[in-house]
Amino acid sequence: MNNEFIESHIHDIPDFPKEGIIFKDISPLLASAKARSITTELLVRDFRGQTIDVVVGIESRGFLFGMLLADALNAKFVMLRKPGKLPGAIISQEYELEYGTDTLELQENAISPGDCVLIHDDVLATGGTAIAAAQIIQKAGGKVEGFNFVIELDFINGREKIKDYKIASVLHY
Ligand SMILES: O=P(O)(O)OC[C@H]1O[C@H](OP(=O)(O)OP(=O)(O)O)[C@H](O)[C@@H]1O
Ligand SMILES: Nc1ncnc2[nH]cnc12
Repeated sequence: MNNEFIESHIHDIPDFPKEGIIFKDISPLLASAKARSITTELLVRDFRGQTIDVVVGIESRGFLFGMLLADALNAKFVMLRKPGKLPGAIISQEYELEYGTDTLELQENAISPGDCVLIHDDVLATGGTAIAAAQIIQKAGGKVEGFNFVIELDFINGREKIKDYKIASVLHY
């Protein structure tokens, strides 16, 4: 019931940003207060009761529910950003995307050694972004407690890359 409601707020956009990619557009989900609130509750559900010191959100769509999750779990929120956006000393990690390559960066002092970290993003596709995120958090001394996603593209099997971690996705395609 809830899943159908959320699903109706995600639109398929064919051939974006490249031919052959069916882009899952979460804009309608963001626009609806009710859909945001249900989605946040479903994301929180699997990690409630676990120690989560920090929610890490991946630029840019991982920031959106990432902040709501951090609020709901009473945790710190930290950004993983694309290159050149964060000031000061940074740690970086290159990765491959479903449609290209990119780099993630983290501020050196953003994670304290031993912090229990939940990594959040809107979509799990190839898993390249997710595994890079885990690597960068570990470089900083954080303990990755798991991942959650609004959408998991099962047919790409990105979860294989992060199979050693707890993974919770609201919707599967
Ligand atoms: O599992 P993967 O194959 O690595 O793909 C998933 C990533 O791709 C998208 O980000 P994108 O780089 O398009 O950035 P955006 O959030 O700024 O649109 C999505 O938001 C995830 O971060
Ligand atoms: N098909 C897709 N839709 C939305 N975001 C994505 N990120 C990677 N693949 C994606």
